[in-house]
Amino acid sequence: MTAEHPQQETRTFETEVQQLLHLMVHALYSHREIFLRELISNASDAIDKLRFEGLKNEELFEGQKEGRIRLVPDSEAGTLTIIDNGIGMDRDEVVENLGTIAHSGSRAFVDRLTGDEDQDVELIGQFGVGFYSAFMVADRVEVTTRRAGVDTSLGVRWESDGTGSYTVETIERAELGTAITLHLKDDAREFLEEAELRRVVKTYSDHIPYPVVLEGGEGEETLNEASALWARPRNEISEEEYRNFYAHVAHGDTDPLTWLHFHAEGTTEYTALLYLPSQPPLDLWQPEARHGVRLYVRRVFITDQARDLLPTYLRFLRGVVDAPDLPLNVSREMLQSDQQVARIRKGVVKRVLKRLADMAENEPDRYRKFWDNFGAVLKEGIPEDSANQDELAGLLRFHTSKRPDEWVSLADYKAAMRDEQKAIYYLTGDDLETLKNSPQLEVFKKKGVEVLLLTDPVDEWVVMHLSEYDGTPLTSVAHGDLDLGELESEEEKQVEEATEADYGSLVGTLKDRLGEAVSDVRLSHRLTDSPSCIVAGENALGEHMERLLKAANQPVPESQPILEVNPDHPLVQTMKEIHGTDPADKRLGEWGWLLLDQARLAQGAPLPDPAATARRLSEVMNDLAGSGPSRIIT
Ligand SMILES: Nc1ncnc2c1ncn2[C@@H]1O[C@H](COP(=O)(O)OP(=O)(O)OP(=O)(O)O)[C@@H](O)[C@H]1O
Repeated sequence: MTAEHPQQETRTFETEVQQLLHLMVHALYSHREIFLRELISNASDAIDKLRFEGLKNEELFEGQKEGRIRLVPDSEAGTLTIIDNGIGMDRDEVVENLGTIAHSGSRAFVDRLTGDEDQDVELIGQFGVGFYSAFMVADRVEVTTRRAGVDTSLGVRWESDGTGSYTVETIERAELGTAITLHLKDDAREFLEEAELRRVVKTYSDHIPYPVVLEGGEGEETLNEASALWARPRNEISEEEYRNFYAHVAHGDTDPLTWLHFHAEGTTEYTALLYLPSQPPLDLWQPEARHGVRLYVRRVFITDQARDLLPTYLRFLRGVVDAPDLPLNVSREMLQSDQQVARIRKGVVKRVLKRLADMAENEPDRYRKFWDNFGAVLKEGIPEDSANQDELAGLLRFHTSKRPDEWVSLADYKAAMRDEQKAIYYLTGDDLETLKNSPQLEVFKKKGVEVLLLTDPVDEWVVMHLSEYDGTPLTSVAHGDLDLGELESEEEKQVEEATEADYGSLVGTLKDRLGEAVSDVRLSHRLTDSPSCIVAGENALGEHMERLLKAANQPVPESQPILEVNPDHPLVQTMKEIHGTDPADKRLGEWGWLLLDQARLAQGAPLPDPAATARRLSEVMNDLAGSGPSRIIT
């Protein structure tokens, strides 16, 4: 006992834990039994950790090498105790783990809470929130624990009724590991019954690699299969067993979308059981997201932080890789540079991509579900993993101008291309609605050419790295001088040249008036209905990409857009007439600015000087109202 750690102290739960506990107490009856899955899962993880630490320091086992989880119901006391001989916790760990929400996953869970009890309770069922689920069935929970290897005088006792606070004290404890005693609520006494415990363990924890032993009236009984599921032959594993194992590795109740279970031999031997989730994990977009694939060496858990085992664009996978050839004492740091890990990664990536390709071809509905949830993550593979670019490109799906509600593959796009079309056209932006109505699409609509509409931020990086697909270049419709090649007839080209000459001096004047705000002004070949649009230079990043970089606090090179004006639009034609009469007419400059600003607005870009735009607009309206010098626009 130290001054820092008084013998017994009462502490309050972190606010988020209180929210969570409140929900637990009100959780739906049908979900309650998952508390046992969660506590057994924690016990199993604790034994995994001790086995790993014990590899380097045998003494930690304190003579009990076999992992074991015991269930002790006591009908008289109305308690159920779950006991493990795992790593245990010291006092600081107890406070950290059982008083706060330490994990990004659980924190993201709390962030998702809506305040609507029914919906929130659904979330618990889907995601599982660990230790605190004990309060679904217990009105008081006691934890006694001792970290393996520390003195028996440094055991810890924690207790709470799950309302606002808990007590923690240092105690003498002979056994290592953790015992969790649940004082069951009156309406949860079925969890004292052996038959019920047998059923729940069989349903949810059969695959746990350590025996779950019931200590009941008739002595001891092992309730589960207690073998590592992934190490068994595929044809001996039932679908239900696969699904239940998923609940263990993914900490949740939902079914997986599908799974792959395979054994690889050759230079590197390994077994992998990998699941594709049917729902995105809550922390999918958090940089510190928990890694979902656990690495084992000959069934000994090594780490769930082997970030080099899988590329980040497959971070949604859940499951296990068991690599018997890795040294058992491999340190987590060593994994980074290990050649075998690199080979396993390569093999796993190939298999997963192949599986996705098969799914896309043979089970399009399932693939669509996958893409809805994880497409934006998988796309990160294009910039990240050039070695697998072709396979990844085949898996991409996009909305398009002709099929905005569908997911279209690049192969489908190519199959629907017009004969004269020599490029895959795309447009990037913030959202589908803005893109669908973008002026840049006008000429493509007129000519019946489909354009990919890219709305995920990562798409900018995808098109930067994917310059072609199956021999056809990808071309932005908002960059450079649009060359429609054979999509344009000779006649159209001649008309364009004539117009070019006709409008040359107006364009020159506009360029002059807009000065530094634009890098160029030119006549547009992409517009049919709108008077103007902005485009980026051939090699410039583009307005959307610049905005994304700025939002991410990245340095952005200075670049000005090119303003394109539509010679077929009455407004531009009127401007040419005014210019013919008096090239110094003030209105030309003012309207030039408005053409530029409305082009920005049409693509969802911010206005650099909104007050100036507003002033120009009122002037134009004022003119229209008849109080000004002219009423040219009618
Ligand atoms: N039986 C146990 N032995 C040792 N440590 C435990 C035990 N049970 C829980 N813990 C510790 O408490 C932490 C919090 O447990 P909790 O079940 O709330 O979350 P988790 O298991 O880490 O995450 P999740 O349940 O979301 O997967 C665990 O990470 C672990 O460090």
